[in-house]
Amino acid sequence: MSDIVTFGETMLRLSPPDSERLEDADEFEVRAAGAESNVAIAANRLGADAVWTSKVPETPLGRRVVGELRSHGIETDVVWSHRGRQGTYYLEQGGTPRGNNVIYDRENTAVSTAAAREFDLDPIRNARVFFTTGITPALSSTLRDTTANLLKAAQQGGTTTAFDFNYRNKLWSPSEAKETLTRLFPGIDVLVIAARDARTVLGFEDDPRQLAHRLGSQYDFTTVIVTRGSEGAVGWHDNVVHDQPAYETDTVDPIGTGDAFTGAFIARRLDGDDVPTALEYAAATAALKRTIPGDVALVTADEVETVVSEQAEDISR
Ligand SMILES: O=C(O)C(=O)C[C@H](O)[C@H](O)COP(=O)(O)O
Repeated sequence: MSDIVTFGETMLRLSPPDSERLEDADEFEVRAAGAESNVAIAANRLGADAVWTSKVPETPLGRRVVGELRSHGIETDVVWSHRGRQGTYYLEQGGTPRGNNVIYDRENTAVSTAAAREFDLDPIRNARVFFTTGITPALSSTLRDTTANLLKAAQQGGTTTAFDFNYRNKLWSPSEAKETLTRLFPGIDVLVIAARDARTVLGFEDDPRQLAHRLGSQYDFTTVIVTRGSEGAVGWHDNVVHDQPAYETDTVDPIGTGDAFTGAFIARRLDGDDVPTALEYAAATAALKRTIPGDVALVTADEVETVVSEQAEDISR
């Protein structure tokens, strides 16, 4: 039995070094990147046994993704496919005021055809937590059904279900997302949602504390985490709202911050932390992630501990 099983698409992320422009770069860094594998890796770094599940093309690019994820210490449980493409995304990191631009190339991918019947559902039924995100059902109508069916299988097995709302406006409209994702809500125990997404997609204008409380009581979640970027997060659990500020960080690469936060939060809850303590470790892991290039939070539990206990110094010797 694993601590956490995640399901979703992992892409190859292609980004020019430094802040070069995509239209001009003659080199790209290549890294495996996807919300659900990012969460699995962050959780694993904090001590959880993590498995990433997906459908992957039986091609050099598909093998590259799986090999890279395994090299980070998580287990992969994939259906290999002879049809469909490996998704990619291009990332130009421009800084202020240019911003970070993501261009997806994820049409006709192998994962977009993944049906629940292709997977052995026992690992999900037997896991302690099953995790996926709002990106997965945005990818195809098949994946809309699959997401619902996997959440149902988890629930039937008594597995806690955790879900990051993760609205991506380059994949679907707010109204499509609202219709699909709110229909999944009854199958979710722990919801993570950015305050920005709650506003854009659900139309909730409440302040984050009220928002967490309203979502928690309206939809019957056990835990709701509302993330607020540089302003930290709030967590609602047992009818109490907890505030968690963000830790100071020098940002080298912001992509994957939310996933680092969520993976760490889940791992610490599995380890027995109460919600405020798990939020502290989540915020510390998110801060560390921002100092690391790539999507993945290659942190150690000791580093996270040091940030939480505010002993981090510029040079460790
Ligand atoms: O956009 C997608 O479809 C992806 O999966 C790519 C990204 O790797 C994660 O979404 C990062 O998400 P944050 O942790 O919120 O920065």
